[in-house]
Amino acid sequence: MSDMKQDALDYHSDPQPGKLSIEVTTPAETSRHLSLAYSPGVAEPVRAIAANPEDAFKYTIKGNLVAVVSNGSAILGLGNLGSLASKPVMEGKALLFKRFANVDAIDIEVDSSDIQEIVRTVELIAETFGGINLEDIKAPECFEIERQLIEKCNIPIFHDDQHGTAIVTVAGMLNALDIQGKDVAEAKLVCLGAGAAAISCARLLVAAGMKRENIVMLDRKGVIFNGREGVNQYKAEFANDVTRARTLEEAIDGADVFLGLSGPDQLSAEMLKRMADKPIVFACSNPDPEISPELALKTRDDVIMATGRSDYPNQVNNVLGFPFIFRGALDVRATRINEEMKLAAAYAIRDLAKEDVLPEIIEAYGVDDFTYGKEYIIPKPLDPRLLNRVAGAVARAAVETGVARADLPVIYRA
Ligand SMILES: NC(=O)C1=CN([C@@H]2O[C@H](COP(=O)(O)OP(=O)(O)OC[C@H]3O[C@@H](n4cnc5c(N)ncnc54)[C@H](OP(=O)(O)O)[C@@H]3O)[C@@H](O)[C@H]2O)C=CC1
Ligand SMILES: CC(=O)C(=O)O
Ligand SMILES: [Mg+2]
Repeated sequence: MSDMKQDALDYHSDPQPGKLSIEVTTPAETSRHLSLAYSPGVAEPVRAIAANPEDAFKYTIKGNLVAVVSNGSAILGLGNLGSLASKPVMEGKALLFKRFANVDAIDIEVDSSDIQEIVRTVELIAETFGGINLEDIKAPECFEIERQLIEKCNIPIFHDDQHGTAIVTVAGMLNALDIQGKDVAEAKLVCLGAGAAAISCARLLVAAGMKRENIVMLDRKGVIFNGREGVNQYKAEFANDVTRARTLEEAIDGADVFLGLSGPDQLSAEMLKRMADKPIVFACSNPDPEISPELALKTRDDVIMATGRSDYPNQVNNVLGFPFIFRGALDVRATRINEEMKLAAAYAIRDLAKEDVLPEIIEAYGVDDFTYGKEYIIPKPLDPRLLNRVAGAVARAAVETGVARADLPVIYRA
């Protein structure tokens, strides 16, 4: 087994199985403490919450607690491997929530592929949490699950593979276009994949200025156009009837941008050679991208190359989004995460990449420098400024759009 494979298994089994534990935050050492924490004292917050449900934010962990919910139907780019197999990823998301934004998160694996069963399960437990992060639930079911839950729940319901990915992709894409000297309104994009991540990324790119007719989207059957077999209502949103291309080989000709949200090794060197001058390749499939950075950079020296991985430059991954987005939403007790909050997050991430990088980040990555440019289009997840910038932008947008139930915390006031 390679070092990485064995190291990854060791990491998940030592010093104890998994990556999470639960800690007690109040003293529980004396009889007095126990009387307060449990019977009889616990009756007081119970009565308060029964009289005023908002008090759950004051007397319980609810306001800082997120459920990471999956059925394992689209685990990274590994496919439908079932709910139990998704647990390491969901624990990982919880780790990232805590590490980057001090959000307490717990994974919940739901062993079902039935939309109504999943909706009902989440609906019934939603009040426990301040927010629900849906994760690795495949398209098209994910769209209906999220839609119904948003309608039924009064806390943020956020499918990370859709919106977290879209927010971070827009941030990185705007910078990559800027660096390559391309206009978002003119750029021609080929998107491989037409699932949760791809459709949401395309939607937010359009909201950020890309022209819908400049997007060619493909699934396993090729280019999506009206009248083609197997085009569901979500794919139909990006049906392109202008292009005559039917395959990736044809669609990639002259494209400015390749966005991969599909599976490993789909973009060949030959295809990359046929893209426009100064192309942009976001090969975001995890863990194995649509083209390796080694091959892409060997093939073209004018390419901006990004992946979803931590071990290459330009990590376009929703880790840069969801911890901070939920932090901002929780801090104002938002009832939902709306389009304004998503774009505010994307622009905050985009803008931070243009600032000088902190010396501790340069040191943490063992490099001489990071400067806004082809190898640094987006901030590093370890950048401590992301927390205030992104959470603040989200919280302010929530207040401005009327979905906040609490005042803007002082730390986020400009
Ligand atoms: N970097 C990041 O932050 C993120 C990356 N991703 C990555 O995006 C990918 C998709 O995830 P997600 O959207 O959640 O999954 P979904 O299951 O919702 O969608 C998968 C999509 O990819 C398409 N697809 C798969 N293989 C191919 C192929 N060989 N050629 C063309 N299309 C293909 C499927 O086509 P069809 O519809 O025909 O089945 C489907 O449209 C994964 O690799 C995942 O790791 C996802 C979220 C975040
Ligand atoms: C990063 C992520 O959420 C995914 O690949 O599914
Ligand atoms: Mg995911």
